Amino acid sequence: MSSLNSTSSVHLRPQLRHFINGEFVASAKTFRNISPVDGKHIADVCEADANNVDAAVKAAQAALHGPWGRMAVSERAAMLHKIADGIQARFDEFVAAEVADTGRPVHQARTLDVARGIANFRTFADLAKTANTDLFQSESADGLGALNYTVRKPLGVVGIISPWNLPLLLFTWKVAPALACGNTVVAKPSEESPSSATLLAEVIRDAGVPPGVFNLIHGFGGNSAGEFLTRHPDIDAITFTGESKTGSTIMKAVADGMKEVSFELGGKNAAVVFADADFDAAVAGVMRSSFTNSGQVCLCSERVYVERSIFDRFVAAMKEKTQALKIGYPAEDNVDMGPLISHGHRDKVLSYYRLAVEEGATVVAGGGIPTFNDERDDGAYVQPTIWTGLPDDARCVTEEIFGPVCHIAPFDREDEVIGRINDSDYGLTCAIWTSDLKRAHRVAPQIEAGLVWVNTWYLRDLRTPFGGVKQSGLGREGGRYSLDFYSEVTNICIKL
Ligand SMILES: NC(=O)c1ccc[n+]([C@@H]2O[C@H](COP(=O)([O-])OP(=O)(O)OC[C@H]3O[C@@H](n4cnc5c(N)ncnc54)[C@H](O)[C@@H]3O)[C@@H](O)[C@H]2O)c1
Ligand SMILES: O=C/C=C/C=C(\O)C(=O)O
Repeated sequence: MSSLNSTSSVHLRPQLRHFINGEFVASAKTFRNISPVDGKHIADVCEADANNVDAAVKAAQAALHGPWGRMAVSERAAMLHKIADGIQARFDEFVAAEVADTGRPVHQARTLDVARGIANFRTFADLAKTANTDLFQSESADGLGALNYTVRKPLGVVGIISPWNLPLLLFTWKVAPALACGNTVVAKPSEESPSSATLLAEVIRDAGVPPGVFNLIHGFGGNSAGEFLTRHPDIDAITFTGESKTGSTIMKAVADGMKEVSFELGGKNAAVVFADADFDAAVAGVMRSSFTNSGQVCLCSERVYVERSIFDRFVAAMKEKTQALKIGYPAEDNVDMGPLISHGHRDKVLSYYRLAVEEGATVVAGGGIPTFNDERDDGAYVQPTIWTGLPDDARCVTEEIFGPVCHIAPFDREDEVIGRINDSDYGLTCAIWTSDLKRAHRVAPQIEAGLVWVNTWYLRDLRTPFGGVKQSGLGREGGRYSLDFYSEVTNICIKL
């Protein structure tokens, strides 16, 4: 088979180990890492037990009181830039790691996943250097006044738990600011995507970050590495990205210890297309927001509302483009979509494909599994799918599916569609397509979501707040919001 068509052409490590106190550590229990492209076994991954997690937390605690804890911000920032340099220097290896675990198109791994891994470290290195604190000149009863100022300090040992859908991007979205603020970390990537985090541990070690500052543990959630981490008494905070129900479980796990949490959770995001929108731009935008990364992005729009006068035309245009999407190997030229992350996740998505028909959907495009007549038939591929005709309260219109699928519904009035968009347990993002500037500024603030895009989707400025409302998250990260979460502040009042 040509290297174009297989991930096996990339040299992959036979065993992925934990990284604890500056050393790679194996554990007796391992699990298999399976390629979603062809179902082949690509590596064995060590599964951390409670002792591994305890060793990692202890190493992180000790490192707080070593050279790292005494390091000036500028020195810490320089170290984060060295990590970014290290990822840059091994760019192709990181691309191969992401592609091996997820089967995503190589061009996406290059332009999004690994590029953002570098950007995350550089952004927070620079932000930490310019982080401001507060100073107030205060009045006092004796008229002599007082000064009130705040100092920022690290939270301490931060537990980081990340998902599989954008492995390096989301892992470093947490690791970078946590380190920039002087914390030490114990980080667990998803069991579905262990490779790039393991490579990052090598880069962090080689950048000269002191042992114990960054610790990596592999494993699952409940009754495995994830739960051992959230329940560890010496963890000072947990930052988590994943499903809303997992967030709720983690919240219970940390409640007794009153740990600080930052949650970036699920979504059932909407796109709304008004008749006055740039039609071609809206179609292209909704294609991106529906099918990027095989729909496995928390920001994807699984609900699409289109003004009635252009509804039939819009559906027809989406159908044509969806049926033209190229589904294939990661390294194929112009490939648009790869597989889902796993056979298990594919079973979940296919269960919704069946449910939609039971709920009365019209299947406009897709609805099944593509046939390749080669090894990819052993992978986790599904067809990109479009539905119409479901009621707003259908499970396929209210529950997060996290696959390459959207339901398109017509609407008649602005106030009507705002109400329908907000009638959701989630509130992560929304994309509004309109050429009417006043409408954009009128509608956007009424949307119950953390992020609203107008005439674009997933355009990111890393200084902005990122997070969701309702079941989509707790808190915000990004820019100074990350500095605020990953620091403690003490207010000091000096009597003049
Ligand atoms: N809001 C965001 O920014 C954002 C970004 C990406 C993904 N997501 C969401 O993540 C989900 C997909 O990712 P996933 O399937 O990996 O989510 P998941 O919740 O199944 O797992 C996420 C991580 O949590 C760990 N975990 C699971 N149960 C745990 C427990 N009881 N204790 C500690 N750790 C536990 C997993 O091992 C994994 O590392 C989707 O719902 C998606 O919307 C949200
Ligand atoms: O799947 C969810 C994507 C999250 C994206 C980010 O957190 C980001 O772009 O910083």
